[in-house]
Amino acid sequence: MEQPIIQINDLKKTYAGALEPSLRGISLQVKSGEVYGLLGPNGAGKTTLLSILCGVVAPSSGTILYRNHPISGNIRQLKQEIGVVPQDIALYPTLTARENLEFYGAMYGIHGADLQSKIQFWLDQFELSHAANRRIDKFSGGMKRRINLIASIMHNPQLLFLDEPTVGVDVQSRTKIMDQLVELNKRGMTIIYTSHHLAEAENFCDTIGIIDAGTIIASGSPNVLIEQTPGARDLEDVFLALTNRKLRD
Ligand SMILES: Nc1ncnc2c1ncn2[C@@H]1O[C@H](COP(=O)(O)OP(=O)(O)OP(=O)(O)O)[C@@H](O)[C@H]1O
Repeated sequence: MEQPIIQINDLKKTYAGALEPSLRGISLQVKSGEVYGLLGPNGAGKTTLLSILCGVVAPSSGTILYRNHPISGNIRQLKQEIGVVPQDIALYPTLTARENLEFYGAMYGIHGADLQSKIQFWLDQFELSHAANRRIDKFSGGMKRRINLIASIMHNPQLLFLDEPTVGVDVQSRTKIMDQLVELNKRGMTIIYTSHHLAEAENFCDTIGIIDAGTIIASGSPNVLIEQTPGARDLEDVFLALTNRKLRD
């Protein structure tokens, strides 16, 4: 791990018409090659922060540096260098898996034989080749999540944003997704991800940022966070100690 790939300073966001800010001054940095996990209760601001970082939502104030440069100048190049796996499945239900992947590949400028070989490679990796020509609306939740992920990595991004990539999937699909993400990270892809699955995050992440009510309240490696929290045996204990047990609805 080396230079920061992304640095955020005092990022604030209040949505139009909202009474309360969703982000209240977030500062953090993610190093190149790292897996950074953003954890927090419902409504903490995780999706808002990811959406700002990948250019979908504008911040109210604050700065974001991508490889030490402001992101505003080179949005087109940045879009080629990042991949985004949204929380909601972003696939065309009436198209087949292959047609969806052809669409996303073309969006990233991949065409022809190169595109077909990439699609085949990733379908094999995610054990979905048998379903390539089936419509997405006939897929299980776990299959949809795997295709959703492939759609975002075919262009080999350097930085991958994942918003709850394993929500609602069975253990088999979860394991396949996490194994592939570990492989991608080993090959150099930086990953920023959110999850409510704390055991998964504890295993997967180099660094964790715990966010609550729009503020980062703790950050560090899972082991350091556990050691620093009196009585904590795992990340879930840390999380509950820091964010308390009050329901957020
Ligand atoms: N488009 C929007 N307009 C107004 N308020 C919003 C919008 N999106 C999110 N919010 C509010 O911003 C706050 C943070 O929401 P956000 O979705 O970022 O949280 P989260 O940590 O991702 O939650 P979850 O774990 O439930 O996905 C919440 O109070 C939410 O209601």
